[in-house]
Amino acid sequence: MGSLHAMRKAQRAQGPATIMAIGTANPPNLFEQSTYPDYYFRVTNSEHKQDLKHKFRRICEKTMVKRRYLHLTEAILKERPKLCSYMEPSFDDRQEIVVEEVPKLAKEAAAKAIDEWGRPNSDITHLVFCSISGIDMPGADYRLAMLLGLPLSVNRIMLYSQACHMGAAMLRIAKDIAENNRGARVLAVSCEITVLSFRGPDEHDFQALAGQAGFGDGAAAVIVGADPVQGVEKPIYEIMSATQVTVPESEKAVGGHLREVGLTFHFFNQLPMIIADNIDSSLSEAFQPLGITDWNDIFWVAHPGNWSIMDAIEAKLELQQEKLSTARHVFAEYGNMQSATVYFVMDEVRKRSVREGRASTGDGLEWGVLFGFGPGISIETVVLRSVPL
Ligand SMILES: CC(C)(COP(=O)(O)OP(=O)(O)OC[C@H]1O[C@@H](n2cnc3c(N)ncnc32)[C@H](O)[C@@H]1OP(=O)(O)O)[C@@H](O)C(=O)NCCC(=O)NCCSC(=O)/C=C/c1ccc(O)cc1
Repeated sequence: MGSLHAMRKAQRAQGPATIMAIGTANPPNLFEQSTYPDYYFRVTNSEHKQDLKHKFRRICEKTMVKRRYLHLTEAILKERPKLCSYMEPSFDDRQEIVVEEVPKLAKEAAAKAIDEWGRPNSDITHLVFCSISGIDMPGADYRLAMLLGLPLSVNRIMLYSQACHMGAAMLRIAKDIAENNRGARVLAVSCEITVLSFRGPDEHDFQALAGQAGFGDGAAAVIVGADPVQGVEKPIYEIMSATQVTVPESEKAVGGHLREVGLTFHFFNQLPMIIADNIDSSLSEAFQPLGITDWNDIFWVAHPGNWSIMDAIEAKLELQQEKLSTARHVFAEYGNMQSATVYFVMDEVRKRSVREGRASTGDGLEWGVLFGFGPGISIETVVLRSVPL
C-alpha cells in the first residue's frame, strides 16, 4: 500500500496550476459599429426594410460596441448568398467555412501563447479546445494539433457547441489536468467565429437582430501548468479554485439551436438581473476560505456578455467603476467573442497592470475573480492569485 500511495503522490503536481502565457488573435476584417447597419442591410439585400434598419442602428448603438472583427466579408457572402437570408437552409455552406477556418484562427492565438511561454511545442502534453462551431471528425482539435505540429502523444479533448462560459470552464478543466498530472502543460484554446449565426434581418425576430449587433470573432489561448520551471516559465496568475454552478430554472434565459438554417440565438431581456442576482453566492463561496467579503478588494476578469449585464453586476455588488472597466473596454473594442472574450480581458488586465506600474498582475491586488456565464445559465467562478510585477 505504501508504494501505491507514493506512486499516486508522484503522479501529482506539488503546487497550484498557473497560467503561464496568453495569446489572442482576430480575423483581419475590422467593422466599425457606426457603419455596420449600412453594410449589414446592403449585403443582406434588405435595403427596402428602412424602418428595421433604423431600429438595428439603435440596437447597435445600445450595445456600446465600437468595432468588431468578423471573418465573413462581402466577397465571401457574395459567393454564399444563402447566409444572407433570414432562415434559408444553409448549414452546408456555413459548415464548409467553419471546419476550415476555426482551427486556422485558433492556431494564430495558440502560436502567440506558445511563443510567450518560451518552451517548444513538443512540451505541450494536453490540448483542450472549445468552439461553438466546426463539428467534424476528426475534430478541430486534431486539425489544430496538426497545424501547430504538436506531438502525436498530446492528449486532446474537443468541446463543441458550448458558449460564453467556456473560457472560464476550460481553466477549470486545465487546472484539474495540470494538478493531477505532474509535468503536464495544457494548451487551452478557444476560437469563435460567427459564421453559423450570421443571417439577414427579420421584423419579428429581435433576438436574432440583437445577436447580429453584438457578437464578434476572436480566438485566444492560454498555457496552464503547475510547478513552473525556474528561469524558463513565468506564471501570470495562479488558479486557486474553479467551480461551476447552474442557476435553477434558467434554461431558457439564453441559448441557441443548431438547425439547417445555422445557429439560432435567443435570450431573455431579464438576463442581466438573473445573472446579477446569482453571482453573489458564487463569490461568497469561492472567497470564504480567504476571508474576503468585499468584492472591491479583488481584481475582476469578467466575461462581458452585454453592457446591461455589466451595469447590473456593478449595481448589485456595489462595485467601483474601475472593476469592470477592462471588461467594458474589451467588449467595446471587439464585441462579444463568446468563450474567447474572457481571455482577452485577462490579457488586458495583466497588460494594464504593467502599463500603470501596479505592484501585481492583478491591478496591484493579490486575489481576483475570473467570471464566466453562458447557456444553462452556467456560472463559472475562478479564483486567481496575481504575481508580483
Ligand atoms: C443591446 C441590446 C440588444 C438591447 O439593449 P437594451 O438595454 O435591452 O435596449 P432597449 O431596451 O433600449 O432596446 C433597444 C431596442 O430594442 C427593442 N427591444 C428590446 N427588447 C425587445 C424585445 N424583447 N422584442 C422586440 N424588441 C425589443 C426596444 O424596443 C428598442 O427598440 P426601439 O424602441 O425601436 O429603439 C441588448 O439586449 C443585447 O445586447 N442583447 C443581446 C446579447 C445578450 O443578451 N447576450 C447575452 C450573453 S451572451 C451568451 O451567453 C451567448 C450565448 C449564445 C447562445 C447561442 C448562440 O448561438 C450564441 C451565443
